[in-house]
Amino acid sequence: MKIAVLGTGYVGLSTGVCLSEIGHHVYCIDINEQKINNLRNGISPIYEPGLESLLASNMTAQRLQFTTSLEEGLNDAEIIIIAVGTPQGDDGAADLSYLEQAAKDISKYVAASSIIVIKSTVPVGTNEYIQTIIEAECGFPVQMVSNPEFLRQGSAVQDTMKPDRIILGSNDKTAAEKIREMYLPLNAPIILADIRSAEMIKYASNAFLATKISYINEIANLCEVVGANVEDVANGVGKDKRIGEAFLQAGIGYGGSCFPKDVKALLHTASLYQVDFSMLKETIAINDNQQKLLVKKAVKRFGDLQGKKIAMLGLSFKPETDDMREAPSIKIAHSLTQMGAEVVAYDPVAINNAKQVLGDIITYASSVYDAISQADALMIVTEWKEFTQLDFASLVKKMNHPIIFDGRNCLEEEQLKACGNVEYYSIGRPVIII
Ligand SMILES: NC(=O)c1ccc[n+]([C@@H]2O[C@H](COP(=O)([O-])OP(=O)(O)OC[C@H]3O[C@@H](n4cnc5c(N)ncnc54)[C@H](O)[C@@H]3O)[C@@H](O)[C@H]2O)c1
Ligand SMILES: O=c1ccn([C@@H]2O[C@H](COP(=O)(O)OP(=O)(O)O[C@H]3O[C@H](CO)[C@@H](O)[C@H](O)[C@H]3O)[C@@H](O)[C@H]2O)c(=O)[nH]1
Repeated sequence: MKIAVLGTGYVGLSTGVCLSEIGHHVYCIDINEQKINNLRNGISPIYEPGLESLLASNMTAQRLQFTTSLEEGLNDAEIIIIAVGTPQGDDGAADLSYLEQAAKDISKYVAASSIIVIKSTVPVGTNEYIQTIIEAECGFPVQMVSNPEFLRQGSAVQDTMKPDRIILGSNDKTAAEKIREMYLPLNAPIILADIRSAEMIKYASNAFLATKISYINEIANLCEVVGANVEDVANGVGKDKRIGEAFLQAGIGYGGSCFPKDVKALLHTASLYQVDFSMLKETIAINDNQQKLLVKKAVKRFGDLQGKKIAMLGLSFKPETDDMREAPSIKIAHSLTQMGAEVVAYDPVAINNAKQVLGDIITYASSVYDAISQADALMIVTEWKEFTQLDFASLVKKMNHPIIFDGRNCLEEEQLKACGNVEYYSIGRPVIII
């Protein structure tokens, strides 16, 4: 099939590349010329494992092309997938301005036979609203399918190639059937729904997962005061198949481009309809509190952070991504520096993006060893695998004080015992002082 994808961000690019991998002819379109120029040279604008090699092989096979021209990209397109950003607006609602612009842009080139798919995360009613914009501009009826995306950053290719489910929402059976055909090579479960239910499935999923994280984090805080260990608790709780083991990792809270904004957008939708979804307010409040925990623990330990050198390991909101959107590291870095601490941070891939957000309020190290040298404390903010595999016994010897604050509970007792002399504070687990 001939497919056009609007937006070459985390979702649009992963979608475009994977659809070409399963044999479709894909044109990826973006308004950002630099991104498109890089992509034409086989350079991915984002760090996403496995993406660049699929990009290269599908470009070579001439199934994947990039352009900034809608005329070129939409020419003959049977399916137009919109994957532009829907960031958080000032009032918590999803900002639909990119989507509205994209709708107006494509109206000039859309054919009566093409199917328009909204993959961006959008509040209930948005597909119908966008349809009215397009139809008003192009002057004929168009077919819409809501197809929310569930990929996770850091495993976008794997999640796109092997999704748990594909949701297709449409009031037009023929259009939904065509999109089902597009996805058939993935051999994934496909759920057909009406267009509003499909939109709601996305928010209900993200809000549930965010709430599961806040729930285990609140349990972790209780574990700390009653002397239990949240890792053992989560393990025991998660073995119940009705609950499940995933998303019970306690820590310094959720970040990223999705959970924070999507929980707020769902809350905003509820308030528009006078529904008091108070549980989501707690999900947010617990998460805000969780992001402050490492700094609170450091203040409790040191009393005063003025002049303390803190080595920060990890800047991105989660491992295997360079994305800094709503990363807990941002609030932590601001709090520490406002209290007079010197922060030296290391991240395997997110330093360039972090510089755009944090500027020179912190220093960026080129290795873990540079960051940790002469540090008064170490804070683990993102659980990159390479951090968990470090030789902590020799690392702590380079520090002024062998004190570790682990915001992701990623170190094991055995690793700490090997250090000989260490103080270890984590989330919802007993303090270890050796
Ligand atoms: N990031 C994720 O993991 C993820 C997962 C599932 C769903 N989503 C949702 O998917 C959507 C996209 O998210 P993202 O993280 O990929 O965004 P992003 O910010 O990484 O990328 C958006 C891209 O759209 C481009 N764009 C903006 N207006 C355009 C236009 N008129 N025409 C063509 N291109 C245009 C931008 O230049 C940018 O490259 C959002 O609604 C998001 O909530 C994101
Ligand atoms: O047990 C857990 C799991 C995750 N997190 C944190 O939660 C955030 C989000 O993690 P994750 O869900 O793995 O990454 P995202 O790429 O943000 O993916 C989420 O958001 C996407 C955008 O909507 C959805 O498509 C995905 O299904 C959904 O998992 C990160 O800060 C994680 O550190 C925890 O604290 N504990």
